Amino acid sequence: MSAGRASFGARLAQVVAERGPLCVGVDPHPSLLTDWGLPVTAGGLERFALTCVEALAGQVAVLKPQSAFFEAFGSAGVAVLERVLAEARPAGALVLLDVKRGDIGSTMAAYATAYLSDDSPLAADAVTLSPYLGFGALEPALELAAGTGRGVFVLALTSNAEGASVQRAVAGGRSVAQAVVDEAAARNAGARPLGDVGLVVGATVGGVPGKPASGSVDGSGASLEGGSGLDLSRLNGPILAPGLGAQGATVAQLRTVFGSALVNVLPSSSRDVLRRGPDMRTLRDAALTVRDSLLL
Ligand SMILES: O=c1ccn([C@@H]2O[C@H](COP(=O)(O)O)[C@@H](O)[C@H]2O)c(=O)[nH]1
Repeated sequence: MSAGRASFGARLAQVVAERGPLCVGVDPHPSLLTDWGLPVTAGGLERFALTCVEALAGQVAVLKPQSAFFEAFGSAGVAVLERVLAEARPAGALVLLDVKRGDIGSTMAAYATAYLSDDSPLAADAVTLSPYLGFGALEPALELAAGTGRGVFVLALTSNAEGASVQRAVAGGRSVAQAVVDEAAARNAGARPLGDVGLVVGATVGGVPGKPASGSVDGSGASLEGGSGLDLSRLNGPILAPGLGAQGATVAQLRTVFGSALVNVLPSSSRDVLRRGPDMRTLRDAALTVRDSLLL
């Protein structure tokens, strides 16, 4: 463990107890920059992202910058991402960098250094990882995260309908997604109050794979009926649940999808909150309204 930093599971449990479980995504879509009256340039990106940090990082439990929208501006965009990471930290939100990395172990070690080591300018409190080169290939990241009080969120059952053809495929009597759940659960066994190995399970994943979601505004086609079909009872770790709002999932559906695992779920929304900017108070109020609806 890094000097003075508690485990990610402990830090997350504390901030969720103080602020509720909402995660807000910082996804600077070019169309949102335009809607906010900003140029689609690195300067516009910076104004957008730092407004989000100022409005939200003192309020919500987790901020989730989506790396792709920063990378799209090249090195200038990555520099903005570094500022987001640095400026969100003192405001109290944990920062989950949505970057979905996964590679052979030797390369994974370099990704781990980039996002999970104390000295890196891109270090976040947690990152999203893809297990599709094998869960074991993620070992360097799992090890460094545990050693520095950071966390990971491994893709299990993603919010998009296309994910089901791979993730719900059955091998050895269980789905691929369930195998990811079981690997994460094994890593978290015995951790208190919560393990550091989280999962990504879309808020949209209930019911029959591929059935279109009636409320989806972006055509993601995710299905919203029924439970996730996963046994999450032994996970002992956090679950990031993207898909709230723009992808059609509602707060009411979270209980159906996650059942008793809901207690460890971080519902996540990006566009549905961000479209309320650029006014900082309106943006903050939008996030707080969603946050409060989760606590009812
Ligand atoms: O299964 C997944 C994993 C990640 N995401 C990411 O979350 C946000 C969702 O944005 P909205 O605007 O709320 O739809 C985005 O960054 C995705 O890349 C996901 O949607 N589903």
